[in-house]
Amino acid sequence: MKFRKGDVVINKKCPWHVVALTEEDTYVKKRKGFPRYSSERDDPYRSAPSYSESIHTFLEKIDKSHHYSRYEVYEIQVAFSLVDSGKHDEFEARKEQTEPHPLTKPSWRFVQEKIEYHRWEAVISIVRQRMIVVSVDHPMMRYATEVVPKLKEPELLVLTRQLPGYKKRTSALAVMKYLQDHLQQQMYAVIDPNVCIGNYQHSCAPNCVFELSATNPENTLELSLVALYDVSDESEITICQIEEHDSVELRENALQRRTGHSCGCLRCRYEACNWISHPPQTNLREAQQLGHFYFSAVNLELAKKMYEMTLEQVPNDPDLWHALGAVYLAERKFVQAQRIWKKAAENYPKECGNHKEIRLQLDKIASYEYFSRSEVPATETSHSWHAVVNQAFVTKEVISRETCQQVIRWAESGEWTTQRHYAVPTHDVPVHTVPKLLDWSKRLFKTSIQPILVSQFGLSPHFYIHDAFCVKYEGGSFSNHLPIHVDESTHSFVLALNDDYEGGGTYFYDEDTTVHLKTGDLLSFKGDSVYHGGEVLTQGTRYIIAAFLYHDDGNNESAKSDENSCRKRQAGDLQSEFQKTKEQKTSFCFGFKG
Ligand SMILES: O=C(O)CCC(=O)C(=O)O
Ligand SMILES: [Fe+2]
Repeated sequence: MKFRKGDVVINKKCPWHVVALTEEDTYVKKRKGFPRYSSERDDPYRSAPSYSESIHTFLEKIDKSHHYSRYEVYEIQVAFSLVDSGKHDEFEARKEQTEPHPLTKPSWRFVQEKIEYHRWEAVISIVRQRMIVVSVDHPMMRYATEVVPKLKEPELLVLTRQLPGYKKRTSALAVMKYLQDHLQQQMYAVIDPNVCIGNYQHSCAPNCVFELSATNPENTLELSLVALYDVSDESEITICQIEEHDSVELRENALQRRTGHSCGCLRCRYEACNWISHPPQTNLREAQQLGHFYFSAVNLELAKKMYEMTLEQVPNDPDLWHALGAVYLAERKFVQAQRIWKKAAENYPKECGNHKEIRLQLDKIASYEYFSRSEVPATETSHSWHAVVNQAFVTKEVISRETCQQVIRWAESGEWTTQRHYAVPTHDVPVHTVPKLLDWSKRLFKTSIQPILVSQFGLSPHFYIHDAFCVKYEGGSFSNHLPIHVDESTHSFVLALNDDYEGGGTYFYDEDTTVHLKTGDLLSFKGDSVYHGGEVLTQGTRYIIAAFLYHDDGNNESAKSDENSCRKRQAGDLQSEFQKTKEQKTSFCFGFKG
């Protein structure tokens, strides 16, 4: 294997100072399909005129224009020629001497602005072809017009300035927020990595991606090439040189303009005619990768198609079986996902039965006794509950204080792990690994929690526990909070096992509200459509049971009603879980694991 998923293939430090990007931001942008430019007009890869062409056109334009007086045109031309021939002193002197003409009254300020604006346009068009640009409105134009023409071998340029009120958050998100708040202007970032790092083959479903960061002590820009998937010895490194979210036609045009060539990648071939014959053996990896690409772009139908097609050729590939099940789970088809994993293990016990992720799913199925239970689920509850925020409910005193104490003791006897989240190592014990905890949880779920959920969400009693943990937050330690995220579940619950601590609670992002539970209280909410997090614990220890459920009665009613909001979030929301970064890189895991 040439590279493993998540490996940094190349890392390059660029000498340019000041960057308004953090690793998290760029990662989020990449994952969430952040539009790096908003329209064709801003397309960095359109063919831009050369600098002198732009200036020439501009001068011609103003010459013919009725918007400028002769005097202004003359001054602009002089100013350009002085600046262009490097006669900055003369330019400055002329600026000082020139008085507004008594008839036309143009001021130098006006002329200067015109020059800067149009120079900027010209400059940016070159820069766009060669560099990264983060532009923040007018103040940067001056900087760019001064700096860019002096660059001998421009590699990379990032422009920004300290934003008032955002001093502590000089991140791309902060810049964008600033622009939204104050300037109502779109920020764009343009990257031409080929110029920066070398030439890589293009693919519209690439196996590597560029990431930007400026988190080193010097605050200089770092550009890394990161493997999105395992790259085998025979495979080429590929990157996407155009906007990968565009349609096949737009991508083709963009690539033609950029390189003069057509794209022959499997994705383009597939999307051009909506069909490819079964991939020959040599293309299997490409097809598999295309499946992963569609999956991460939340195009679940195409992901499924690609995996199924590839499985016909290599029916014993455990990663493919696991991925196929994961697509069903992403569609909230819990039962079908489990069926896929079970079938894989039954048909290919040697390959799939021992696959780590499939094994884990099978262990949970066995522990929670799914698909073998015949009893009729309870639907009536005597508990009363109230809504705390949109789609979240609190039910008081679902279990007694004594039971909570017992549950903590059982959990403490289990094996605590920090594996659940990669970037934020919470401390937790998987419920299904501690027999007494499991038995108690199953009973409580069947008799109390399921009926509560049925009445709160107005759904049939087909809830399945996908994952459940006893979680321990400790004040002052690394595991004192959980950043904002959505869960891998349709519904989640938090059961409070104690309340003798300070801080803590479940934070709901949309309402900016923290819900504090008393010992034995239950909080339930829509897991994958409500942004939430664990508030920072300032003192003591907080124990909860956190469980991640799927509602699946075969009709996928809950899935249908929420599908759009859920997908939209997955595809385009910038505020999403930044801690996913490492998780996504290191395992084949498609959601925030609870
Ligand atoms: O700490 C909390 O209340 C929230 C826990 C949570 O969201 C999770 O474990 O996924
Ligand atoms: Fe959560």
